[in-house]
Amino acid sequence: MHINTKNLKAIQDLYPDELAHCYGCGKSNPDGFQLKTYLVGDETIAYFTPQPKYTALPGSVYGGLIASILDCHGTGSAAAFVCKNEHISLVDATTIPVRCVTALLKIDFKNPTPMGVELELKGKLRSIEGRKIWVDMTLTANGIICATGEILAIRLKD
Ligand SMILES: CCCCCCCC/C=C\CCCCCCCC(=O)SCCNC(=O)CCNC(=O)[C@H](O)C(C)(C)COP(=O)(O)OP(=O)(O)OC[C@H]1O[C@@H](n2cnc3c(N)ncnc32)[C@H](O)[C@@H]1OP(=O)(O)O
Repeated sequence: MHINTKNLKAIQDLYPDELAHCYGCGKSNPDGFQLKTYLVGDETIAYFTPQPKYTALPGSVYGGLIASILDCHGTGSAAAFVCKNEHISLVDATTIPVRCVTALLKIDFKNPTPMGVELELKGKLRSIEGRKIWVDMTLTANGIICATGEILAIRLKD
């Protein structure tokens, strides 16, 4: 079920302008995917509908695109989970004080991902160990898990 994100603030929209050009999720990159991750309770969620040009075999989504959106969902989730862990409220925030980049990304392609439907990405915190944040992810289409992902995001030092 698609949750209503209208009144929620996306993590990526809280990246400062000078760091908002990421191809996958930067709000200031008009040619990018502009993926948006929301923290909802203990998990993160994002929705994305790929354009047909990101086809692998006819009718299915290219795996590189799947990796791209899980990459950005993972780093956004990691930043959100660190804030939650440190009781940093994002409700009225205009920027997020935590920066995370990907050190490791693993994708398991479980089923072909159908083209033409909205994909649902979810993230759950596995652990925070110092600057290392592990997040487990799923990518679901039509109620079927098509890919799972795990990411190790590293919190950058100031
Ligand atoms: C890319 C630069 C961006 C700069 C500005 C970013 C601002 C962010 C703001 C807003 C985000 C918007 C952007 C969203 C991003 C979307 C996602 C991407 O596509 S990110 C691009 C792809 N990723 C990279 O290009 C990382 C390249 N790698 C690095 O820069 C470094 O290797 C880095 C920062 C990841 C770690 O370097 P260390 O010097 O800070 O820290 P060490 O000590 O090496 O690692 C920390 C701990 O992590 C473990 N570790 C590191 N890499 C590991 C790995 N591959 N597997 C397992 N463990 C690993 C290490 O063993 C260490 O563990 P122990 O503390 O000793 O327990």
